[in-house]
Order: sequence, then C-alpha cells, then structure tokens
Amino acid sequence: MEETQPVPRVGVVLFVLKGKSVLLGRRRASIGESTFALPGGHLEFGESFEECGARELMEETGLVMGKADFLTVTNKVFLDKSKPCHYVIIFLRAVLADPNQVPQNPEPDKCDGWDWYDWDNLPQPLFSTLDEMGGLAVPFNLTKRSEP
Ligand SMILES: Nc1nc2c([nH]c(=O)n2[C@H]2C[C@H](O)[C@@H](COP(=O)(O)OP(=O)(O)OP(=O)(O)O)O2)c(=O)[nH]1
Ligand SMILES: [Mg+2]
Repeated sequence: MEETQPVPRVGVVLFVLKGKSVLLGRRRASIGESTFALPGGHLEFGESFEECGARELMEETGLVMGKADFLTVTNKVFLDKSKPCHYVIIFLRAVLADPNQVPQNPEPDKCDGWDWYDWDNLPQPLFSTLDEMGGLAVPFNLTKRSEP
C-alpha cells in the first residue's frame, strides 16, 4: 500500500487576555512537552478560526470565549520529532465572555493546568513558537492595540 505523504496542518491558538495577564498551561504532548503554551488545537473541516478557537478553549479549559480577533500567523516545521510535523498556526487574541470564569483542566493528560500569567513575568520555558515569534515583542504588540 502507498504510504500517505505528510501534509501541513492548520493550528488555531489563542492569546486569552485578562488585563495584563495571559492564559497559559504546561503542555503534556510530544510537541512542546513541558513548555508553557496557549490553548488551541487543530482546525476542523468547515470551521472558521473563531469557531475553532472557541471550541478548543472550551474543550481544554471549560472557558467560554468572548470577542476574538486575528493577530498573526506563523509557518512552522517541527523537525526534531520522530514524526516531523508542519503547521500553519493562526494566532487569535480573545477575551472571555465573562471575565470571572475560572479555568478548569478537563484534559489532564494534555496539560498540567491553566493559569493567568502577567506579561512582565511569563513562566519559562515558553513553547518554542511563542519564543520565536519575538518573546516579549509579542505582548508588546498586543498591548499596543486596545482589547477587543
Ligand atoms: N496549543 C498550542 N499549540 C501550539 C502553540 N504554538 C504552536 O506552534 N502550536 C502548534 C503546535 C501544535 O501541535 C499545534 C496544534 O495544537 P495542539 O497540539 O494543542 O493540538 P490539540 O491536540 O489540542 O488538537 P486537537 O487534536 O484537540 O484538535 O499548534 C501554542 O502555544 N499552543
Ligand atoms: Mg491543544
């Protein structure tokens, strides 16, 4: 049987903001294992970026997404894995529908738990794509714009 060729996949990840804080969780996954990452996942057939972001946020944290807007996109090949992956990653910026919601951890096999971290005091190590996007320049770009 012919082997399937690997193809790029689309990821949608969210900077969920609350004031000067962003929602991060320590990953339990082969890509980015033990690093602090944003909530997000794979775009499913027919979904808009916002629908995907809201679905992944609910699945991973139990939180209901409020307004979201497009922030940036990266093209990333993860070659350091036994199974190389290629992702086009869409970054959205979002707020919660109700800022008083508390994040849950319904998928403890995928994440150690979610918490709010101040821009000025981000945990380490961050997921490689977040670092490569410019580290502290990312929050700077974000804070230059008003919240949605
Ligand atoms: N979740 C997340 N994914 C990221 C980040 N940065 C980044 O490049 N990605 C890329 C690599 C991930 O393998 C890819 C898809 O996200 P994921 O690995 O969390 O996917 P998932 O298992 O939750 O997806 P799914 O099967 O539930 O749809 O997006 C990030 O900060 N958070
Ligand atoms: Mg995920």
